[in-house]
Amino acid sequence: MSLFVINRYLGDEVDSSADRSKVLLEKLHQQAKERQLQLTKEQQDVKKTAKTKRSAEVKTHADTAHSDNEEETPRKSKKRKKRQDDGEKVALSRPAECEEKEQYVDQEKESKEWTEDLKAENPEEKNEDSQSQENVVKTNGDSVNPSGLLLGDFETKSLQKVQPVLPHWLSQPNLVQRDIKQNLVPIEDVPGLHSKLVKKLEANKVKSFFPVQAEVIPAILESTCHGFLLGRGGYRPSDICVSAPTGSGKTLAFVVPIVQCLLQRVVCEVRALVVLPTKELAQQVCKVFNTYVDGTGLKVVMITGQKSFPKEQESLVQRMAYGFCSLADILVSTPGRLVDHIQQTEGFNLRHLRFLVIDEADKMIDSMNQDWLYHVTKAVFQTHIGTSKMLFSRKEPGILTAASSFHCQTPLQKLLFSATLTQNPEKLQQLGLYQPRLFTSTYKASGTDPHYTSNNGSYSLPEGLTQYYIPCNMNSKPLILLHFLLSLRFTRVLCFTNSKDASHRLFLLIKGFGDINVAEFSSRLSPGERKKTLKEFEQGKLQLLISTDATSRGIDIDGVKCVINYDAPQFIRTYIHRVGRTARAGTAGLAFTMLLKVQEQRYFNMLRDAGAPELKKQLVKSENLKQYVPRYEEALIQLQRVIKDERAQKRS
Ligand SMILES: Nc1ncnc2c1ncn2[C@@H]1O[C@H](COP(=O)(O)OP(=O)(O)OP(=O)(O)O)[C@@H](O)[C@H]1O
Repeated sequence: MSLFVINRYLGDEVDSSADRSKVLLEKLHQQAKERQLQLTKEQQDVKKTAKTKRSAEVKTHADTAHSDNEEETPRKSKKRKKRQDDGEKVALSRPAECEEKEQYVDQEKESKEWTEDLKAENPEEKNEDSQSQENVVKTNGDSVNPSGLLLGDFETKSLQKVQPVLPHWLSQPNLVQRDIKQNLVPIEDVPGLHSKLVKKLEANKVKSFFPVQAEVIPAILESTCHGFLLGRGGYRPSDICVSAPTGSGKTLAFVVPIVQCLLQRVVCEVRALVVLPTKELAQQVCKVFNTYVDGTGLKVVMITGQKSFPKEQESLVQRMAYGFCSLADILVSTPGRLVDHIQQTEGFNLRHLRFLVIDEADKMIDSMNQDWLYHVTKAVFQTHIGTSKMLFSRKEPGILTAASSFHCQTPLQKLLFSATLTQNPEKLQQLGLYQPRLFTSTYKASGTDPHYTSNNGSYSLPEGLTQYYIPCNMNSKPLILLHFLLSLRFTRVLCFTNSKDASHRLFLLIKGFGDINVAEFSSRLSPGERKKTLKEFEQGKLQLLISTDATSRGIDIDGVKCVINYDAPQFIRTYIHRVGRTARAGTAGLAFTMLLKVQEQRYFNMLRDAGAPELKKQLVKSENLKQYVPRYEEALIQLQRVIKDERAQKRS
C-alpha cells in the first residue's frame, strides 16, 4: 500500500489519459496491420507450395481444379467469405482448445461443400474432384488421415423407400367378377345347397347366382359342413370380408348360407346377428330373411327402435316356468338398440351366437366408438352360472396355441360386407378378425409384381352405370333439375342434397313450381312417414324423391333409373353409395353430378384417386332453361313465405 502519491512527468504527448489511450490504440492498429500482412504472406506461400505439389503429381487434375476455382461465381465466393468471417467471429469468442477442433471441422465442411459445388458444375469430373478435396485438406496443414479418408466423412447413399406391406389376406384376395351379366352361375353349379333352399330361390325368380354369391356362399357353407356347432374338423373358421359393388347381391350372399346352416337347429336361440347402420336397411334385410325362412320354422326378429322397447322385449324372449326362452333364431338390429337390449332385457342372451354379420362394414367401423362390438363380444362369451364346465361352454379365444385349440366350443364367425370396405389394416384390426379371407372386386395387378396387390383406397362401381357431370352455377341448379324432369321427362329420379334443410327447401321449391310428383326423405320425417315415402317411390307414384344421405346406403329400390347429385358429395364413399342406388343387379343406370366451377378439379381428383372412370360432361344450354324462369321466380317467392310460416310455427 502506498502512503504517498508521487506525481511524475511523463512527457508532453502523454500528459493526459485521453492522449494515452489514443497512442495505445494506434499501436494496436499498427500491430494488427503487421499481423494481417504476415498472414497474407503465409497463405500465399502455402498456396504456392500446394500448386507446385499438385502440378508435380497430376498435372491435368490440378489444371481442372484451378480453372473450376476461378470460374466460381461471385455469389459463391461471397458466401464463402461470409462463412470465413463468421468463423472468425466465432473463433474470437471461443476458448483456444475448441478452436483447433472447429477449424478442422470447418475445413472439412467447407472442402466438402466446395467439392459438391464443383460436382454440381462438372459432374463428369467427380473422381478428380475427390482428389482435389484431399489436396485442399493436406495443404491447409491440419491432421490428415493416412488412409486417405477424412475422419467423420461418409458416403451419402440414397435411402430405399419403404413400401407399405399389406397382410397376405389383403394383398392376395379372392377375386370377384364385377360384370354380373357375363358371370352368372346357375344355382345347380354351386355345391352344397340344400334342396329346400334351391326351391325357395327358384320361387323367388333367382335362377343363377351373381359372381359374389357364387364365391361367398360356398365359402360360408364350407365352414359349417360339420354342423354349425363346431367349425370344420373342430377348427375355428376364418372370418370373411366381402367388398363388391353396390347392387351386386351381397345380401343373398349371407342370407342363403345362414338359413341353410340353421335349418338343422333344434332349440331356438339367437344364432345369427346382423348389425346395420339404419332402420330402413334393417327392414330391408329382415324382409329378405323372412322370404327365405318361410316354412322352415326359423324365426327372424328385428330390433331397431321402430317399436316400443317393451314390445321389442316381448318379441325377443318369453318367460317360462323354468326360465326364459329365446323367440329369435336370427336377429337384425341397429347397434344402439342392440346394446340397450343386451343391457336391459332380462333373459336375452347371445351365448349361442354363431354368425355375426356386419353389413355396411366400413360405416359400422366408423361407429365403433359406440362400443357396440365390445358389448356383443362380452355377451357372446359371458359364462352363465352352471354352464362353465359344460361341454361346448364358451370362453373368449385368446392367442392360438395347441392348448387353446384343444378346447372345443361353438365358434363365432364374423362376416363383413360393404361396397366400400376399407383395406386399412389398422381400421380392420378393431374388429378382431380371425384368419380372415377377403373376397373383392377391387384389385389391380402391379406393374412388375407377378402377384396381385390390392388397390388400397380404390372402389369399384357397377358395370351398367354411366356417370356424367353438369357444369352449373348456384342459380341454374334448380332450373337444370326442372329441365331434366319436365323437358327430358326423367322418371323415378333420386336426387341427393347434403343436408335435411337443403332437401326440404328444394322439395318446397319443386312442389311450388307444380307439375311434378315430388317427395322428400330425411330425418325430418317420422319412421312411419319414411316407410310410406319409400313405398310410394318404389311403386312409381313419385317422379322425384329428394333425399339426404339417409337413402344413400344399401337401400334397394327397384327401377331407379337416374341419380342426381344436386349437391356434390364430399367423400368418395358417399359418391359410390349414392350413385349405386341405380344400375343395380346388372341393369343400366345414369348418374349426374351438378358441379360448380370451383368444385370441378377437386372432384375429378377425388374420383381419379379412387380409380373411378372419368365423368362425361353433360352441358345444359341456357336457352333450354329460360322457359322455366318466370314460374321459378314465383315459386321462390312462395318458398320464402312457406319457410317464414314454418319458422313462426316452430317458435310458437
Ligand atoms: N341371384 C340373383 N338373381 C336375381 N336378382 C338378384 C340376385 N341376387 C340379388 N338380386 C337382386 O339384386 C338387387 C341388389 O341386391 P342387394 O341389395 O343384395 O345388393 P348389395 O350388393 O347388397 O347392394 P348395396 O351395396 O347397395 O347394399 C336386389 O334387388 C336383389 O333382389
